[in-house]
Amino acid sequence: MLYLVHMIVRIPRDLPKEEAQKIIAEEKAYSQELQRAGKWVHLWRITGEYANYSVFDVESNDELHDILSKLPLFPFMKIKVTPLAKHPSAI
Ligand SMILES: O=C(O)C[C@H]1C=CC(=O)O1
Repeated sequence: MLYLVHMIVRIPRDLPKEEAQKIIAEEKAYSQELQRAGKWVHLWRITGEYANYSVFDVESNDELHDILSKLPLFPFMKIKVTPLAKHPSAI
């Protein structure tokens, strides 16, 4: 099942720089593990924003929720999930 996910990152200014850098590195590693597993199939930066559009290919809403809630940056992100369905004109 495919999902379009919009992530807006909002790291608090008062979070110590070293801690923020550690979380960002953990997030990168986790995201690349999911990309290699074929679950995080698109990851694009939104130009001019600390945000992304992603596409996930997973088995269920529950699996996606589990993946997203385990993101190290999850506490510092605003996330919107849009389920995707086949378009009748798609070739
Ligand atoms: O930078 C972001 O868009 C947030 C998050 C998504 C992947 C990653 O490495 O960080």
